[in-house]
Amino acid sequence: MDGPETDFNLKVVLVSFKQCLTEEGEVLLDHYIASWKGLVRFLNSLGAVFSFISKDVVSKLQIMEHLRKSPQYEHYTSLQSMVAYEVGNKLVDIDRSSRSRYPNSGCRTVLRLHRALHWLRLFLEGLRTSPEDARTSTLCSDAYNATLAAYHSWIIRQAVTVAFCALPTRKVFLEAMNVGSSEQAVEMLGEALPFIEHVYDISQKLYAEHSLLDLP
Ligand SMILES: CCCCCCCC/C=C\CCCCCCCC(=O)N[C@@H](COP(=O)(O)O)[C@H](O)/C=C/CCCCCCCCCCCCC
Repeated sequence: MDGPETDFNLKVVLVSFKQCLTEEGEVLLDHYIASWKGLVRFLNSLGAVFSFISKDVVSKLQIMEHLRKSPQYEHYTSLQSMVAYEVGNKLVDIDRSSRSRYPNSGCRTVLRLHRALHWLRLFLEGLRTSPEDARTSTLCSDAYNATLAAYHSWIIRQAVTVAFCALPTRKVFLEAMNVGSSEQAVEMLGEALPFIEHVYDISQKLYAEHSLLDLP
């Protein structure tokens, strides 16, 4: 894990989720995208074995950036305005039976990231609360099985399982966050996790209210 990719502080990335939220509880998409970009940097620092995962995230972030630069960009300011615009104008493929007309809708794309945020939330909580000798591969796969696995094909689940074996130990992982000792990293996770949880909970409620949690 050498090189310029480690030259940043994960606290900045995790706390950046705080900036996604306005006082009114809107989730700002520019900040949401920026937070994910920070996570991708960290993922890339873990090694090439994770590149198939980061490529998928990057492609989803590119879809969102494209929407933010499109003539309709104003509708993509927040998660709430995006849902209102796309649902209101029938720009989302709601079920598998309908022909796939909007494979790159913002609602569908953010849903994939939102599910991944659920994985991240559980993984970080596991990392924070586990004993020193806990295996990161187990923490990671427990979080994965409780969240993303249900949405992935057999082949992806196998590839992910192999990648988890390449994760560093819990101590190395915590130190790779560049926030000091592993104890300080655990403390930082306790401070930063509520921001991620807040963004996740608001997004989950919004998607549930519009029956968008199962978009194909
Ligand atoms: C202190 C610890 C900090 C940890 C920070 C880790 C950085 C996390 C960065 C990214 C997390 C993974 C995001 C995964 C997004 C997956 C989105 C998805 O579900 N895509 C699938 C469906 O998309 P569509 O086909 O419907 O468009 C796609 O099929 C998946 C492709 C690639 C595999 C995704 C595997 C996800 C594994 C999650 C665990 C990541 C382990 C990272 C290790 C730290």
